[in-house]
Amino acid sequence: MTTTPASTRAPAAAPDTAADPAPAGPAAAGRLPLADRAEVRAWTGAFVRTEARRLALTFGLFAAALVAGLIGPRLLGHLVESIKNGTTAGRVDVLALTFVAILVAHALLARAARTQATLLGERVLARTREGFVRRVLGLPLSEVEAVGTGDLLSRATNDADRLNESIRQAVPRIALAAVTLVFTFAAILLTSPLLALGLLAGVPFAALSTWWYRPRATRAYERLLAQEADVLAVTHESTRGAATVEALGLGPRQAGRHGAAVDRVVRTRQRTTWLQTIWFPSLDLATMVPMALTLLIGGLAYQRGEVGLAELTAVVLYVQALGEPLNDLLTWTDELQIGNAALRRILGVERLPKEEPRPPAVLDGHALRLEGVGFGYGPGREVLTGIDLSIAPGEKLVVVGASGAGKSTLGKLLAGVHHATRGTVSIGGADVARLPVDQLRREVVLVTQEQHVFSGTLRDNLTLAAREAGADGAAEGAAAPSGPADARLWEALDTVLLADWARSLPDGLDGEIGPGAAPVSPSHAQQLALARLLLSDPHALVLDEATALLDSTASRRVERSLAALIAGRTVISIVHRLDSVHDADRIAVMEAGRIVELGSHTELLAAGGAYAALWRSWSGAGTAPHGEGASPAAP
Ligand SMILES: Nc1ncnc2c1ncn2[C@@H]1O[C@H](COP(=O)(O)OP(=O)(O)OP(=O)(O)O)[C@@H](O)[C@H]1O
Repeated sequence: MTTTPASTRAPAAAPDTAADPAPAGPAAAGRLPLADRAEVRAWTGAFVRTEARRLALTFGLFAAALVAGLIGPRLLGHLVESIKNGTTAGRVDVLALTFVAILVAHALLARAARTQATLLGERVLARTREGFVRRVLGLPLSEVEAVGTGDLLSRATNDADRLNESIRQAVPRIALAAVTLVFTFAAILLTSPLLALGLLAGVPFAALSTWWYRPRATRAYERLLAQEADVLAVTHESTRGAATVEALGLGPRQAGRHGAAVDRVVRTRQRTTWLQTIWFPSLDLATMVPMALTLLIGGLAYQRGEVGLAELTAVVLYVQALGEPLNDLLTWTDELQIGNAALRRILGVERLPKEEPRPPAVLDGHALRLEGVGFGYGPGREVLTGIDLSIAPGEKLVVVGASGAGKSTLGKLLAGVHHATRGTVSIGGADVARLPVDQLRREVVLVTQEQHVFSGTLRDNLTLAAREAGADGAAEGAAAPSGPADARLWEALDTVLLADWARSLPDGLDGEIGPGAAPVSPSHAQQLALARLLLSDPHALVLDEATALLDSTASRRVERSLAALIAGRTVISIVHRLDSVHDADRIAVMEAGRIVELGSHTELLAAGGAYAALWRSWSGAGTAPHGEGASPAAP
């Protein structure tokens, strides 16, 4: 009797065990937490309080529609009995017209109720989505890095859609079905208490099978959503890192991981379908048997003269009318379970630590300083140990070392992306961990190989960071299409050698770029990022192999753009190629999480240590000791 909603339909399947092992997909290691039942209840309570008036209106309309719907059978019963007992054509006309009027009223009220329910659902969904995105944007960057984007993306898209479906469809349908059932049962009770008794026979069966089904289905749906997040994570990882996947020949490996993740989803789908193949038929039995019983009792009672034809007709129609709401109630309750699992995932981000508002600090200059710094990505293993380093304003420092030595981690600590687990990293005497993000970004910015082009105009892409950093000239530029601010934007584009490209866009600064609009090559994306930096004007830059993924022509173009950007700023360059390191003021050599040598090119060569060996190997071979890529050490 049940029609399963699209999202729960799946091929019939053999039973799977409830103890399906936790998915070992890419997101499994750093998965976001789930909200518990109390948090879901609190969210629901807040929703009911905030939307009390709309909820009351919606349920009021549903109730009015139902009452109108229930009057119909009563009228029809009267009509049948009147005709049987003999009545005037005039009375039949009046009854028939009233019947039609009631049907129309019922249809209009039901439509209004559904519209209200949909509006309510959309409002809640919009608020939940906004809250989610705001919360995620407010997460410390290290948290986002730790969990990976797959799980986050899946919660913001897949799970939000599931919740949307639940609120928009399941909640009103369940409410409508529940109210219909209560009213219909009350109508049967009022019409004939004897006939109503038969219906109660189904309650124990329904309660028992639901008691068996619910916890199993809840677990399975939670597992399903987490496994779907794993599929998304592998897909996202493969598309974002397409260049690396291709360069390292990781295609078959990624395809294998994707296949394994999809297999886990299919297995869990089979499990949920198997659970449904037990629950639905047992509920069918629990509803059909009492209905048949009621009709049997009705027939016998009519024969014995205990109920009249009007009551019997009305009860037959009422019992028939129970079928659809019962069907809806069961089917959409199952859908609601998925919505509940999705809500637990969406609300789970609330459990992550919040970025507390920090008051701006008064800085004493712009020197960067690391004192006794240690850092580990997880407990038990430090990847940086005992780092003491002072970088004077305007200094050009190059960081070199073998792969895995900790260079990028050091860069992230300097830029305040991660915070030291031991010791302190400070700028102008203020701990970077305590600086508000906008102040921190005016001091130091990390530039990596990956640069994002936002969907929007070239102007938006340029002024974003400037606005965030409070650079008023650029912010004005965002509002006004021309004027001095535009001159600043063009100047920045010119400095990073992008002005010709920008002029080639049909609408110049107002041209749409990014996905779906004018394509932006990786080197242009990198130059655009540099222009953004020029406009936001930080005191220090940490360049982590900013040109490593570009081909040699693009790399040279970006390096020329970089040269203009780094003039007059403190620059920490993390490099693999040593071709321009000798221009740096100092070079830091890292090994196994420590700075083992620090000094100028000449000093370190004279010392004859690790750097001298690296340099000999570099200048002898004329190629990078490992990997490709370069970042200029000095202008
Ligand atoms: N997000 C992370 N989670 C856990 N460990 C990490 C993470 N990032 C880096 N590591 C580990 O920290 C250590 C230092 O890595 P880091 O990337 O800082 O080295 P690196 O010198 O920059 O290497 P490369 O030159 O290859 O980029 C390595 O052992 C690495 O595996």
